Amino acid sequence: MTGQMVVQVKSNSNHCRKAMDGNQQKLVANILLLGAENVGKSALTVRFLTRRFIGEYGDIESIYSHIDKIDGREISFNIWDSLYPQNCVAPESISDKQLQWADGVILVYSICDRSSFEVVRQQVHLIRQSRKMSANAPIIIVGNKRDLQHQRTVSSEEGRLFALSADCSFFEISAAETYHGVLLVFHELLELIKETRALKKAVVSIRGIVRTVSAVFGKKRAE
Ligand SMILES: Nc1nc2c(ncn2[C@@H]2O[C@H](COP(=O)(O)OP(=O)(O)OP(=O)(O)O)[C@@H](O)[C@H]2O)c(=O)[nH]1
Repeated sequence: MTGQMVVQVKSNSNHCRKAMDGNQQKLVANILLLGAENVGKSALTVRFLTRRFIGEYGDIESIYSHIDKIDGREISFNIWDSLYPQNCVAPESISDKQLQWADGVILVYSICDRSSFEVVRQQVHLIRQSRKMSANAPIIIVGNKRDLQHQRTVSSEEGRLFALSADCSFFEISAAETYHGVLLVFHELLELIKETRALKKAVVSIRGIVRTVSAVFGKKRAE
């Protein structure tokens, strides 16, 4: 990566700093944003954190922390806004560190840049193949810059069909035009992360039950 890496505490909603009700633990969600250069990864991140679209974002790779409260539960979002590396052999490659860190991924392309859609295709493939991230880790594919319809080179249909075939969720949005679409993307990913964790927990407890039952019956058979 060419850029500098900065860890920032960007945004904390004060009202969310209230004491938790004891029953509900704070949920931490590590979200990784990937995609080619200039597709709007930083625009999406900044929109989510500040509700604003500021136009220019610079070339800094950052991890932002943001605390929110959703349905009465405190959520700590950590958002890794990655930088698409320049002058490197395989710029679409994803580091093991990024994959190990992330609970879920948002893959962004621009609807008016076909090559950025190809990068997303490659990155989905790389993530699904990697052993650093579980096979069913949630991925959301986002077609950004929906406001630039007259420059569109990737149809909604194509984006949607690819996402479906890769078992990913799909959104088309404009970070420039609305906050709502961006919010939906992050909230959907949070829901998927929660579902994946619940599933993992269920599998672990089923394995525990199977182990206990096998131990009991194995013992009985031996007697
Ligand atoms: N029209 C339009 N422009 C957008 C939108 N989102 C981002 N942009 C613009 O696209 C350019 C790139 O946005 P960034 O958010 O910096 O893109 P990035 O993917 O983070 O780019 P890198 O830092 O190079 O990886 C900027 O000029 C933004 O203003 C959008 O929804 N619509």
